[in-house]
Amino acid sequence: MSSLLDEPMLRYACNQLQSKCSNPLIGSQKASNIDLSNYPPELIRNFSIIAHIDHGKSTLADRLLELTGTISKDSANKQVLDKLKVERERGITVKAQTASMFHTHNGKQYLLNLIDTPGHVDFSYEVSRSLAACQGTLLLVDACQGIQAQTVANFYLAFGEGLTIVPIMNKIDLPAADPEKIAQQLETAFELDTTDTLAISAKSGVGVSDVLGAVIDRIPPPEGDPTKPLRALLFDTWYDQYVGVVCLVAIKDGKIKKGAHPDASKLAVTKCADLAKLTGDRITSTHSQLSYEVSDLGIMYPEQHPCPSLQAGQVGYVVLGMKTTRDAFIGDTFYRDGHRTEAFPGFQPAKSMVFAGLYPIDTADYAKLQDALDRLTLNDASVSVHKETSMALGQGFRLGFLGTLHMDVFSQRLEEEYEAAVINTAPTVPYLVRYLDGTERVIRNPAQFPEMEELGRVKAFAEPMVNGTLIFPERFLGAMMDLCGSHRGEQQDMSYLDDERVIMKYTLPVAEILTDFYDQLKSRTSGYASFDYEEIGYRETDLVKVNLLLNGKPVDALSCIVHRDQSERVAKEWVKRLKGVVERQLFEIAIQAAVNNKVIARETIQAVRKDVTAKCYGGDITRKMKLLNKQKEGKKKMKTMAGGVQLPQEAFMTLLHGKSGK
Ligand SMILES: Nc1nc2c(ncn2[C@@H]2O[C@H](COP(=O)(O)OP(=O)(O)OP(=O)(O)O)[C@@H](O)[C@H]2O)c(=O)[nH]1
Repeated sequence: MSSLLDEPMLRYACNQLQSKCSNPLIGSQKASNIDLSNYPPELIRNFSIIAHIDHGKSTLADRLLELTGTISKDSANKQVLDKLKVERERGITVKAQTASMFHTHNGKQYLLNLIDTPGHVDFSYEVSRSLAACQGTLLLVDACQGIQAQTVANFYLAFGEGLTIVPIMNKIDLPAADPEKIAQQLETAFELDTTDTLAISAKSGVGVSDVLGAVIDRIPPPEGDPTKPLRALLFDTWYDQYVGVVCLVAIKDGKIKKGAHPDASKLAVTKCADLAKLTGDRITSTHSQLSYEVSDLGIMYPEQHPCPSLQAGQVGYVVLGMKTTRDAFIGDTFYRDGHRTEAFPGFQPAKSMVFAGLYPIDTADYAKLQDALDRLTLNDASVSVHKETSMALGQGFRLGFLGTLHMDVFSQRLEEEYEAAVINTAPTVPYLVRYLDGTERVIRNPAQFPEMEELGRVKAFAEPMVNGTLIFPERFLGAMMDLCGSHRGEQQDMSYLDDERVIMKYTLPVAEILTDFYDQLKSRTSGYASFDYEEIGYRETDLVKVNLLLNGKPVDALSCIVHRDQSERVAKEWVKRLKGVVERQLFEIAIQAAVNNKVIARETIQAVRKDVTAKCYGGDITRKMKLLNKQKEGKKKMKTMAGGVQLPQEAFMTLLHGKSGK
C-alpha cells in the first residue's frame, strides 16, 4: 500500500489529518460520513454575509457555525472563518471563504453553504464572483454606526446579482444601538421593506437562531439539475503547497465525482500520480480549454472535508493538479470532457489599478528578490510582474496591483518572505496616451511618458476614474466637499440618509485617491466618514511629467506623472524633500524639477568649503592662490568624474518611504 503514496501525497495526507484533528467535530459520525450524492437541491441554501468593515460578519459566522454544531462552542473558536489554516496560507489575495453546515428546520435537514465575501473595494471583482455562487445574502448593519459606504457598495453588488437580501441589525446589545433609526436608513437608502428586519447581537447570540430560520425560509434554494451535463462555476482558488491549486466551485448542473476508475484494480499502479489518472472525472476549463483529472473534492466543513461527489446546487472544493493560481480563472466554467455546456457570462479578469517599481537595496540581491516574488505570486495571480531597469536603482520589477491595500499587504508579505527591505517607487495609475493617428498606448511607468519630440503626435491623455460614495455626519459637509474638490473631484449627487447623515457621490481620478485622500478623510472627520468606490473607465485630462534633476541629470526613479495644475506644487515639494536627503559635498549641488525641459522649482546645496590654506602659516599669497586654484580644479574633476551627484540607495528609501533604509 505504501507504494501508492509518493512523498507529496503522503505529506498532503498528513496535512489533511492534522486539519481534521483541529476540527472539533472530526471523528464524530456526523463529520466522517458526509455523502452528498443525491442531496436534493431544495434542501440546500447558498448565502453570503455582506457588511461594512467591523460590522460583525466574522462574529455572526462563528455563531452560525456553533449553532449548527459545525464547530464547538469554545473560546478557542473565535472568528473561525478569518483564522482557518487554509485562509492564513492564502493571504490577502484569495479571500472568499466558504463553510458548509447542516441544520434541521421543521423536521428537515438542510445543507447551508455560507460563502464569505472579501469586504475591501480592491477585491470587489471577487465579491461579485462569490455572490454569483449564492442565491441570497445577509446584509449586516451595525445598529450604532448605521449604513456605511461599503454597506452601500456591497448592497448594490448583491442587488445587481438579483439576490434575495435579508437585512439584519447587529450589535443591539450596545447602549448606543438605535434600531429604529437604522431601519429608516435601510428604507431610505435601499427601499427595503424593513418589517422583517432581524435585530441581533452576534456577540451574545441574541436573535441568531432566527437568522438560520430566515436563511431557510426567505432565501430560495439553488436551481439546477443533477441529471444534466456538468456546469460548474469557479469562484475562488488558493494554493496548497502539497497538492497545488485548490478550486472552489458552485455546481450549477450535473455532478463531479471522485472514485475508483472501473479498471483501477486490474492495473498495476505504483505511483500516486498514476492512481490519480485512473480516478475521478476529467473536466475542462472553458477559458483555457485545458482538461484536468479530478484528484480530490469535498466540502469546506469548515476545513477541507473530502466527499465522494458534488452535484447541482452544491458548493465545494476540487483539486485538479494545477500548479499555480495563474492557471485558474475566477469566473471560469468547468464542463465534463467532451460535453461542453454554456459558459457563465461576465467573466472579467482582475485589472491592475496601481503600478510601482520594486528594487533590491543591494543590487546583488536581485536574484533573491526574483525568487521571493515567484513564490508569492504563485498564490496571487492578480499581481502582475514585469522586469524593468532604472538608471538610478539598477535592475528591478514593475508590479501591478488591484489597489493600494493590495499593494501594501503584498509589500509587507514580500519583506517578510525576502527578509530584507526593498525600494518601492511612488505608485502610479495606468494612463492612456491617445495619438493623432487614432492609436492608443497605456503607460504604467513615468519612464514611458512621451518625450518632447513625441508629444507633438499626442492628441490627449486620459486617466482612470471612479465613482466614489462618502457617508458622514452632516457637520463634516464643508470639510468633505473641500477634500473632494481639492482632489479634482466632481460632485454628482447628495442626499440625506436620516436627519443627520449625508451620502455624497463624487467622480474622482484614481490617482487622487492613491495619495493622502484616505488619511485626510479620517483626520478631517475623526474617523466618522466612510468611503468606497467603483471604477468607471477613463476620462481625458491634462498630464505632464515632472523630472527631478541633480546637477542637470535626471534621476529616473524620482520622476512622476501629474495633472498640469499640480505640477508646480509637486515640483516644489520634491526638490525640498530631495534637499533634505542629499548631503553637502565639496561642490555645489543644484536640485531642480523640470516639466518639458523647463525648470519650475530649484533648491541649491552649497559646497562644503574645505580650508585648503589652513596649513599655510604666514603671508605667502602666491602659495595660497595655488592651493585655491587646485581646489577649484578638484571640484570640477569631481563633478565630471561623478557625472552628477551620487545619491546613496538609502536616500531613495527615505524619499520614497519616508524612512531609513535599514
Ligand atoms: N457589542 C457587540 N460587539 C460585536 C457584535 N458583533 C461583533 N462585535 C464586535 O465587533 C468587532 C468586529 O467584528 P467582526 O466580526 O470582526 O467584524 P467583521 O465585519 O467580520 O470585520 P472585518 O472582517 O474586519 O470586515 C469585534 O470586536 C466583535 O467582537 C455584537 O453583536 N455586539
